[in-house]
Amino acid sequence: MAQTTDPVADPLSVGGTDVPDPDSGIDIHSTAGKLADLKRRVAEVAHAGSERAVEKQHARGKKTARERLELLLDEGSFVEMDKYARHRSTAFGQEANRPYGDGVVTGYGTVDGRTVAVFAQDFTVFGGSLGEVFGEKICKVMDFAMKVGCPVVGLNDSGGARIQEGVVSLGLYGEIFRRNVHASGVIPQISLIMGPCAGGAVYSPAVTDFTVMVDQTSHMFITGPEVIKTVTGEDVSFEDLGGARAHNTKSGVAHYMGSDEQDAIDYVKELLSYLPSNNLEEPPSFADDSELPSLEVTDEDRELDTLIPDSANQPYDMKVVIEHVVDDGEFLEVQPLFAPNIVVGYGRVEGRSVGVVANQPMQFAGTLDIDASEKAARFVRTCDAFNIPVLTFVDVPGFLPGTDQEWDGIIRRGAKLIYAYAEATVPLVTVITRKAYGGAYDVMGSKHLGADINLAWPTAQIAVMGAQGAVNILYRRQLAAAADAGENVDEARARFIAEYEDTLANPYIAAERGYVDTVITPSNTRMNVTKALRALRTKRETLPPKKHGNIPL
Ligand SMILES: CC(=O)SCCNC(=O)CCNC(=O)[C@H](O)C(C)(C)COP(=O)(O)OP(=O)(O)OC[C@H]1O[C@@H](n2cnc3c(N)ncnc32)[C@H](O)[C@@H]1OP(=O)(O)O
Repeated sequence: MAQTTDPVADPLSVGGTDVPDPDSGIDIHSTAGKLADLKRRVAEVAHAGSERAVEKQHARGKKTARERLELLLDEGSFVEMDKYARHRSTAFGQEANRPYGDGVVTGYGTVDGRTVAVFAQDFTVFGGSLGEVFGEKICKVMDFAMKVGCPVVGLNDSGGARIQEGVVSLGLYGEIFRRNVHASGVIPQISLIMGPCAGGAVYSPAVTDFTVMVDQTSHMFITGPEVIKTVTGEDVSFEDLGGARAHNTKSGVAHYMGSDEQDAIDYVKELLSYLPSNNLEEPPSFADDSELPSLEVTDEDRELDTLIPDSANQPYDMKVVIEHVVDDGEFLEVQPLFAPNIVVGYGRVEGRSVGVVANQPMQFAGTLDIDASEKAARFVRTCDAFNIPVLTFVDVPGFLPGTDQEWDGIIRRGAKLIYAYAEATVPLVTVITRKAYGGAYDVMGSKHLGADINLAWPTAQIAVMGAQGAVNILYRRQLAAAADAGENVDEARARFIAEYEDTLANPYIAAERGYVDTVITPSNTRMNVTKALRALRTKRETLPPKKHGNIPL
């Protein structure tokens, strides 16, 4: 029988050799030899990156592509595709270095038993740079995911377009972008950024549904610090420019900042648990009929009855409301660090996924600005694409005033949220807890935009504006006259405010017209939301046929 040697013994032996070393004792003309040769190649695949590159990767607190896939996928579930693929480039002496896999590990496996397609860029091979074969492998696994209808998770860690392969690399990026766009709304696409992701490479993650970055070790930018320094004179570090914190707090490009790679991967796994495998499926249901949530009002529910402060200007934490409604108070927030004046994320009601959108009175009094509108609009559209009902909690005093907002386009960018709600055909349930003023009332999942069940708490104030502003406009002349007559203006204003609040700042005028279906005590919220979502499970609604809408961008 032919003897085998350890092909991995030499750490510098990268390059996917075609024939076994004559000293290996492998005779490929025999069956045993062919099997041994395969084993040799398998080992070469697993160690495509040099030991030095792997050490460098670890020294930076980064894992290798394969180590990351081990963390992501169920144990033993990974099936690799194209592990023997190698580049065909001969430029710059590349023919001498043709490692198996070409710097990206692709295939499929399972997460919590459900199929997921994956690609993991391997920084230890050509700096994870994308050449022709590398790109072809990603395209192939994306096509596979589209055929079987499973999510794609891309682990990005790359020096970008492989410089030696020139325009061919750029062509492959384009092929990936096109697939990202075609897959959008069909299968969930999630990007993990676990190293550099620069230049055109950023646009694949940008099109995907969720981008998760790792604190300190991941970077995204179109042009790097050096180019910026040359062109604009600005001095900025990699981290400040395109680190996880920058994209989670400032740009809104990222949806979560993992404290480390494990945390980032755990977030992605949790995210997947709320999403269906594709747009023709329902999200996984964890409904356990023996343990359906109690529809009796509990002591915990009753805590909501004292949540709203007497003063309309005093904030409270809307997350408390969310946690009182979703199963076990479990809420997976999306983009928690960006535009915190609106809260979005996933929870479950009776074991079934629900997307939550909620104004947050603790931040900018819960006003809607450009960032909040776009954050919520994208989230609502993601839910709608993937058959996830949207549960909206409203406490919004209006849009944020300011020249910045106006000139940055709050008109067209705020309109996205209207668009998202109005085109959504998934079940829409809205609860107004306090303020629902002006245009923002319409925007936040109102009946008029197509919400199915609209509930209001008795503390709701559904009106064109708050009492203070309204009185200043409506009673301007009376207040001026009172001042001229030397009367106490504050007293007069207080009287007018009380009158306005008693007449208009309540939920009953809206309820009279059916704009809200009913007014409930806060402690009944979980029960009412649960019943609404039960009834809406069979909701059927279609929009007029069209090529596609023209959402303001
Ligand atoms: C469409 C687009 O993607 S445009 C963007 C094109 N890409 C770029 O401009 C980035 C070029 N690369 C870089 O600037 C750096 O490699 C960084 C910042 C990404 C990483 O830097 P470091 O962590 O110091 O890694 P380092 O530069 O040593 O790269 C590791 C290896 O990958 C190689 N590599 C990195 N990027 C590329 C690339 N784009 N093409 C080919 N090889 C690359 C390096 O030559 C190096 O090879 P070696 O180990 O044989 O010396």
